[in-house]
Amino acid sequence: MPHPSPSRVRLLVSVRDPAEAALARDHGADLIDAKDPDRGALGALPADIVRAIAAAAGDRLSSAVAGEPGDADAASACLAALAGTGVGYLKIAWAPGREAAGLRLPAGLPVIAVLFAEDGPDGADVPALAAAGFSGAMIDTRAKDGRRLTDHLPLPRLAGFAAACRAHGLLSGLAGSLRLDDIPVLAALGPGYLGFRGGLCAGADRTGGLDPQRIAEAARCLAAIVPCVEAA
Ligand SMILES: O=C[C@H](O)COP(=O)(O)O
Repeated sequence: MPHPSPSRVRLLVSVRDPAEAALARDHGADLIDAKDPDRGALGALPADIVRAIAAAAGDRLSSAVAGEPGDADAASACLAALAGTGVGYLKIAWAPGREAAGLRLPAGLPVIAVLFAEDGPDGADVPALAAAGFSGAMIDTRAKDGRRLTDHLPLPRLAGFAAACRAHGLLSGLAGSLRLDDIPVLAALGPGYLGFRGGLCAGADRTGGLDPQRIAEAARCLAAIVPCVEAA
C-alpha cells in the first residue's frame, strides 16, 4: 500500500459519498476520507458506501472512520466491519490512556487512532498508541461547535504531538474545524496531514456540500509549504 511521502504535509478531505470523493480527488485531495458528517465527529458510513468511496478515490489514498466505540472490544468490532472495503487506512476514536488489551487490529490494514482535542492529548500519549499497534495518530475536535483545534490546544502541544509521532514512526494528523488560514501555522509543525471537512464546505457548514474552489485552494496552500521539520 502506498504511504504518503514524509516530505510534505498532505491534505485529507472527509467525504460522505462517491461523488464527493471524485470531487475531492479532482481538486487536489491527497487522502480521501469516508465519513458521515451528519453523525458527529467520527460518524461511520455503511460498508457499501465506504467501498464505493475507496473506488472513486482512484489513485489517491483513502481512509474511513470506524466510529467512536467505548472500549477495545467495541473498537475491534467497528474496525472489522470496515476492514474489507478497500480503503488504505481506518481511523477510530481512541481515548488517551485507554486500555488496549483486547484490541484486535485488522491484519495488513493500518489504523489511525483519533484523539479528541477536548481530552487534552499530547506527545506523552503517543508511545502507548505505538505499543498498541496503531500506525498513525491524529487529533480532531469532538464537538463541532465552531471552536477550532487551536482553541483547545496550544501550538507547542500540537508540535510535541507531531514530534512524538515522528519519533515513533507513526503517521500523524491534525484536524478540527480548520480553516484555510490555519494551514501555514499547522503545516509548519510537520504533521503527516491536515484534515478538513467544514472549512472546505460551502458556507463552512460541514453538513453541506464540499466547495471545489476551497479544496483546490487548500491543496495549493499545502503544496507551497515546506515544513520546518520533516512531516510524519
Ligand atoms: O478528519 C477530518 C475531519 O473530517 C475534520 O472535520 P471538520 O473540519 O469539520 O472539523
